[in-house]
Amino acid sequence: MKIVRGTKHFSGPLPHPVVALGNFDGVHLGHQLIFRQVAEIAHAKQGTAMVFTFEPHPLKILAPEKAPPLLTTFRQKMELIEQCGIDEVVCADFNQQFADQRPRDFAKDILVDLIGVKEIVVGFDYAFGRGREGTLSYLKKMGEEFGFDVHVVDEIKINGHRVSSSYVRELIEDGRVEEARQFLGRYYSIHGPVVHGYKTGQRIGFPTANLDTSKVQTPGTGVYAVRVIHNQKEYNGAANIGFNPTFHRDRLSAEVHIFDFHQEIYGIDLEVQFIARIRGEKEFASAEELVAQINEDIETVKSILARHTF
Ligand SMILES: Cc1cc2nc3c(=O)[nH]c(=O)nc-3n(C[C@H](O)[C@H](O)[C@H](O)COP(=O)(O)O)c2cc1C
Ligand SMILES: Nc1ncnc2c1ncn2[C@@H]1O[C@H](COP(=O)(O)OP(=O)(O)O)[C@@H](O)[C@H]1O
Repeated sequence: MKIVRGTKHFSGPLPHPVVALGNFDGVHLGHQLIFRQVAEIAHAKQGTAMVFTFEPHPLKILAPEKAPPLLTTFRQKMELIEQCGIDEVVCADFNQQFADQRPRDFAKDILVDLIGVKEIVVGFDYAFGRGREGTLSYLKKMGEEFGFDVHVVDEIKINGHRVSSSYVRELIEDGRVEEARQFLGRYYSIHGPVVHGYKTGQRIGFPTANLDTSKVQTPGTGVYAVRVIHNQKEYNGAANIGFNPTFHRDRLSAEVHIFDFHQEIYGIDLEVQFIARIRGEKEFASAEELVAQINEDIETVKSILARHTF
């Protein structure tokens, strides 16, 4: 899949461009449905399956205090989009000027003149441009004017809930990772390089690889059964998300003790997939009591993962 960052680097014309529009944080089942539809329509016509997206998340620019922690890093988003059969992603720089564009100018300048779009696929609640003025009916009207078709993908519901990035975010914040998996069509995971912690792990007999939590949505505090992917190999592990109250720390950490693993991996990328939450984080009266609990957690995690089919 080709990734073009910045509209000025786009080079066309491409055969029969079919384009999905949106931010697509989390690449949940609703997004996946849109991408699969784009690929199906485009490839039936020897066209190009495309996604037009932007970075950073619009709220980072428009209302930074309201910007949510993201469910996917840019790289992860690109990998997930590629898995749905998309050929090319154009990622615009989202800045104030981009946000101020009138919907008509965006459609004419970027979609029509630059990309030469022939068909657009959007979710049922899509709106774009300044103040979300670019509603679906407006997009369809422009389609008639500029000669492109608009396809609308219906909302999908799981367990009575609309599939949306914000609902998945809520589930993750609550630690409901098994439900989140149903909405994502995959395990929720966080990625990042292993950073230094307080070095207590080795001392108490359970070294834990700490991940940087500043850029991602971490699951709610607690202890989790996880799968860890390191260097294309998969391991089981027990993760703790929290503030380590036993040691009176005030910084959120996401850390994982990887089973049957004995390597120094500072600075190296890990993916941690959350399979199930087993308990909340607690304050223990001593390190010995915490160690006894961690031993129990590891047994619990092992029995959960042994029964789990991956
Ligand atoms: C499976 C597991 C469960 C944990 N549960 C708790 C807990 O309930 N309360 C707590 O204060 N710390 C808990 N911890 C975190 C330890 O306090 C932490 O691993 C230790 O402080 C090492 O931190 P460091 O990597 O910064 O050295 C847990 C760690 C693991 C691996
Ligand atoms: N089984 C393991 N699980 C996690 N990390 C391990 C393991 N074995 C060795 N390590 C290494 O030990 C480091 C964690 O040790 P720890 O004392 O908890 O230090 P820190 O406080 O820096 O996280 C990890 O970052 C990794 O490099």
